[in-house]
Amino acid sequence: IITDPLKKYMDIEFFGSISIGSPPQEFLVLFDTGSSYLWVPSVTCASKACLTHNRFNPRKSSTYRALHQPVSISYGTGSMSGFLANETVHVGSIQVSNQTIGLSESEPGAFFYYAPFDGILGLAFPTIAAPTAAPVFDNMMKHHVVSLALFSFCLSFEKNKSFVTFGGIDYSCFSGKLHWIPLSSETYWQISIDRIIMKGRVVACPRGCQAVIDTGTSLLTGPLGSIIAIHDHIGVSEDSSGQFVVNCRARNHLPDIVFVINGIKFPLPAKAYIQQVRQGHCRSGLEGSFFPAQSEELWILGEIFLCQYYSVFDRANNQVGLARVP
Ligand SMILES: CCOC(=O)N[C@@H](CC(C)C)C(=O)N[C@@H](CC(C)C)C(=O)N[C@@H](CC1CCCCC1)[C@@H](O)[C@@H](O)CC(C)C
Repeated sequence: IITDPLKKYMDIEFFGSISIGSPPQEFLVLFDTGSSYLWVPSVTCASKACLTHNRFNPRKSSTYRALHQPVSISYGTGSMSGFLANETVHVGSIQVSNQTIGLSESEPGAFFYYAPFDGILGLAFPTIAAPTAAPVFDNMMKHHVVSLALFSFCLSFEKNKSFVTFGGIDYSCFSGKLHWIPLSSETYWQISIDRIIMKGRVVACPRGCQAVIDTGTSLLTGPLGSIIAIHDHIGVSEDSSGQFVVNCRARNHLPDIVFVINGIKFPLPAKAYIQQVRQGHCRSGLEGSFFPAQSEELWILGEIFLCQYYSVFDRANNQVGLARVP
C-alpha cells in the first residue's frame, strides 16, 4: 500500500510527486480520475506553460524508448499535443516499468501556464486512451505491485491532509459505512444518480442522470438548466461576471443538496457547496457545464463533493466506494 501525500492548490486541486526515467527525473502531477494518460512536458516543448515547469529529457534516461506515435489530449479546461514513449515510472515507492507516457510539445492556453503541477496522471479506464497506452494503474495491477486492485482519495481542505492511496483503503480517513456503487460505464468512473433533492423535494435529475467522479475537477458541475434551478431554489443570483454569488452568512442556513445514488442519500452541506472566495465574498461551487449537445448531460462530482466523501476506486469489481468524512 503506497500513500502519496498530495499538496493543495487554492483549495481546488490536489497533486503529488512522481519520477520518470533512469536516473529518475521528478515531476508534480495532478491525479485525475477523469482521464487516462500520464504525461509531462518534454524538453522539446516551447510553449510558455512548458518553460515554467519541469520538462523530461529523454537523452538523460537509459530506460527511455521512443514509440514514434503522436498524442493529443483535450480536457474541459486545457489541452496538450506531443508524442508517446515508453519509460520506467516511480509513484511513491512503487516502480512501474514498461509504462507508456505522453511527452508534450505544445500546451496552449493559460490553464497549464498557471498550474502548480507539471503534468497529469490519469486514473480512468484504458478505453479512453490509445490501446498502446495502458494507464498507470493498469500497469500497477498487471505487474502485481498493488495488493488490492483499487486506489482511494482522502481529500481535505486542511493543509497537507490529503492523500491518494494505491492498493488499499485508509480507514483512518472516514467514519461510518463505505457505500459501494456499481459503475454505469467503464470509461470515466461513471455512475447513475437516482435524483437530486433539497428539503425533501426533487430539484433536479427527476428521472435519473449520469455522473462522473472526477478528482481532476475543482467544482461540482451539471447541466446548466439544472444548476440554474438549484440556484433559484436557494436564492443564489448571477452577478455581472456570470458568477453565482451568495451572501456568506447563507452558508449557515442553506439546505443540503442531497444526491440519491443507488438508493443511498449523500448530502452535500452548504458549507461545502458555497465557497469563500475571499473575506466576505462567497460564491456557489456549482457550475453549469456546456457539454456538446450530442454527448449526454453528465454531472461531474469534483473536489467540492470529494472533500466531503472518502472515495475508493475499485477496478477489481468496477465499483466506487463513498464514505462520509468526519
Ligand atoms: C474554478 C474553476 O476551476 C476549474 O475549472 N478547474 C479546472 C482544473 C484546474 C486545475 C485547471 C477544472 O475543473 N477542469 C475540469 C473542467 C471540466 C469539468 C469541464 C477538467 O477539464 N478536468 C480535467 C482534468 C484537468 C484538466 C486541466 C488541468 C488539470 C486537470 C478532467 O478531469 C476532465 O476533462 C474530465 C471530464 C470527465 C470532464
